[in-house]
Amino acid sequence: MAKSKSEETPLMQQHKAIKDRYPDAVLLFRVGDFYETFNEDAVIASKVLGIVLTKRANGSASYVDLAGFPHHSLDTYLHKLVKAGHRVAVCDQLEDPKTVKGIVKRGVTEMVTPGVAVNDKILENSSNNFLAAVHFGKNKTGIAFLDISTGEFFVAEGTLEYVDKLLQSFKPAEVLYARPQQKHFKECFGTRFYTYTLDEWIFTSNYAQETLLKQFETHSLKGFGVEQLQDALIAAGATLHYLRDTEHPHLQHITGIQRIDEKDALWMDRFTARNLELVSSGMEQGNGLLDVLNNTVSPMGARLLRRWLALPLQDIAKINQRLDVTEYFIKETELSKALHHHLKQTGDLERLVSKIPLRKINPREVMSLARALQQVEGVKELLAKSNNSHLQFLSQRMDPCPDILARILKEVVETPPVLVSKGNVIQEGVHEELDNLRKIAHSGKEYLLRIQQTESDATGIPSLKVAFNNVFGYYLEVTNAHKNKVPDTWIRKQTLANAERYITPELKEYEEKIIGAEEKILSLETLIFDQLLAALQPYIKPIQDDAKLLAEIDCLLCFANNAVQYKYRRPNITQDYSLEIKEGRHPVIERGLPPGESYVANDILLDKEQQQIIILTGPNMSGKSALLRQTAIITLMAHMGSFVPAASANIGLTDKIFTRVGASDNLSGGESTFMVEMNETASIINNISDRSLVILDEIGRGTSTYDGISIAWSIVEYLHDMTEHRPKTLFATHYHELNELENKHSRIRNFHITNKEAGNKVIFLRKLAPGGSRHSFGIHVARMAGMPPALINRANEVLAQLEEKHIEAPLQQNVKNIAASPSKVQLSIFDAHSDTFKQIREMLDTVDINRLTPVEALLKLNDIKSLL
Ligand SMILES: Nc1ncnc2c1ncn2[C@@H]1O[C@H](COP(=O)(O)OP(=O)(O)OP(=O)(O)O)[C@@H](O)[C@H]1O
Repeated sequence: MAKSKSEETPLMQQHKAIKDRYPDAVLLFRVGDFYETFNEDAVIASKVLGIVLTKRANGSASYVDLAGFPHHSLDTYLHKLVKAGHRVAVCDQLEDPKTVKGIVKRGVTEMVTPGVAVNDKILENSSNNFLAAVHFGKNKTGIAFLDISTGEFFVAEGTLEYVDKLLQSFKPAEVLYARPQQKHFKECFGTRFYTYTLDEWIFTSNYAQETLLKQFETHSLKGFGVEQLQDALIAAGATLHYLRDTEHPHLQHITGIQRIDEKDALWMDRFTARNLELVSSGMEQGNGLLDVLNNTVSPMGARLLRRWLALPLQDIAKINQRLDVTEYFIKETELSKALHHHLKQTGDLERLVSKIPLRKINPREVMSLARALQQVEGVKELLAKSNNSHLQFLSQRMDPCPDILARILKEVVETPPVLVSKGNVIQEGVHEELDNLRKIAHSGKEYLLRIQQTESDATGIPSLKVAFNNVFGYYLEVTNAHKNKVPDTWIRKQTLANAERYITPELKEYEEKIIGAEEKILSLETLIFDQLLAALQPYIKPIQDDAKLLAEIDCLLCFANNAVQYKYRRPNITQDYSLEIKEGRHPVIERGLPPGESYVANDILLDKEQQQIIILTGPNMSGKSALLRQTAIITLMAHMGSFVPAASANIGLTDKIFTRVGASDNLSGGESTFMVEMNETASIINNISDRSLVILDEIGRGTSTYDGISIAWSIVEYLHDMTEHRPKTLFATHYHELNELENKHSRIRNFHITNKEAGNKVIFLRKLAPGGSRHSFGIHVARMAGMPPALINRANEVLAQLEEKHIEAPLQQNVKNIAASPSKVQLSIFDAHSDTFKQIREMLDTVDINRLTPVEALLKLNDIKSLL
């Protein structure tokens, strides 16, 4: 039966009123020193956090479920709830319970959701934690990405496909959209993201404009170059609205908004990013291209590198600028070492600075910020002395903010505690009153020791001790052996088993002075620290800019180090349409090879005139996919401005890389794998240009052989015969029939990957050579995988027959023949269809075990053995 409100305790009534405002969040309700959860929240909390679920009386008639944890464990438990996909509302006591009669006022001070997190335990150093919003406009779709922990804010708009690709690249932790679009959103982007819906009115142009202008304190958005992006701005407005809605009013670190332009970046759709394994995920942690390339030393650098990988450049000048700096760093080893040394000590400057307006920065972090600014100073000086124009330009833009740096170093002690409330944060000589109070507190303590000594001398109690407790403050403790020596003027406060505790008027007088001084010291330290934080506010933007510049230098140093360590070479990006790689390697496979094994490098040439399409055949496991992928990866790395794993590379500017892998592991959406494969391939055909690189790996294998060959055949012909464009294409296949295409089309060339047969074995040579290959050696791979010998032998038999008759009869006829001709292979008795098995079974069926004597059983066993 529902309980009437009046029957509930006042505390539970207050809880209910607040919970009603945050129905979809787990409410952490501060009660004294604990955060409590009630009812369904308690069930969730106990399950996710592994804390005990109990019951608590609620008024006269009933009980509520309850689970709680000490308030100082908030950080630990909060991030577990959020990581488990819950939204969490933190409800605090807004008044000091000591000063209030009755129930204390409470309110939600912060909502933490997967996309709105500033807690270091929730965030990952090397990746952003983006909140995204999507707005479906009339002609375009707008998208915004905002990371509250770094202050970065990006917007873009375009086709659904483009937005989908951006979602894949930025991997937001949470995506917002308008409530009525629920079905549409799922149709477009599936169920891959943690989503939250907002009211439709929030996604309107006027509201967005107003919200953004208020945030940036400007009259227009022209300065950011985004004013034309109507749909994107609506999405941006929604993200800011959401931050305010989740109790994040202090957003001074969100100082600007940046546009992502489709034509500025080399386009890779989400299938390509996945097929090339750019970023590892789930089970394959550590195996992505990013893992191999990422040798940055600062978290900002790691995050920027991730973005460089997701959005490679399209501007040759900008690419060359990165390559020039990398080359310069390789040459100037001393400079690189010195820069590295500074960068390692910067910590996460970008995230530290974002904590200033959010008021989450603690004294120790302020000190880290100062140390980072000292590094900025060092880096700026080093770069100024370099003779690389871009580095000098970066140096000019760096601002070590000397004034605020000096102030921090002057005011904050060298190793402050994490909490201001612990005291000893502010240095001596900063505030006169603070210094005086400290003297009183200090001398007071000395005075207490002196009291201890004089009273001990006066009374002759050698073991006399001055101590403190929270109940009656400072006291003198006398062991029972000496209690008869206690003077009458002392007031007894407590009797213990073997001692007694007393206070004296003199002790109390000093106690008041000391405690008064300590309280004042704490409030003064807090005040001075708050003033310091306020003084830091105007430096948010310059420090953010410093962090960005450090990130860029970190990435370029990382490129230089990779180049030296892994023997990468500078690519030459040209305006041509050709792609010529000499001795290319796959950077990820290469690094994973066991010691002593080396990667077999290969040359690749693709161009518009002679060799537009390569049909690549070769045995299973020979390295076709590796060659395809390394070609795409080298092209991509070159467009990031990185050196590449090759002896040399001339790379024509590439606008899009498409990779499709036949019958790849199934994706969401309920489509058959073949349907997915065809959809993916169709999107390539419709988006291609002369500058595109197309990688097709066993397209067509997801259906019957004939269908597969026909589709693969027609795709290749189509790519060859397109009148407007000639995309560079690599097509790996097991359909040797496709080798025929070379004879019919002028720009198609057959290549194969070589191997050597030695007796029963196949040795992979992994070298690319002209011409097609006839065998796939799939059966050899099956043997390597541990298939039973009987199965392998039968497969060899079938293959031999098929190959023998392949030319004269159609495949279907051949298969019929095979079915008709009995296998010569000896089948195992455990094969349920074998004759031996049947015979043994019949024998056993007639046996009645209950009547069988041991000797008869042995004879039967002998019969069975003789059958084998
Ligand atoms: N050039 C190379 N040098 C050294 N090892 C290589 C090379 N190429 C490929 N490999 C190794 O061989 C394995 C198989 O390569 P890959 O998957 O590219 O073969 P494949 O020909 O595409 O096979 P399948 O046809 O069965 O898909 C790789 O995982 C890698 O470990």
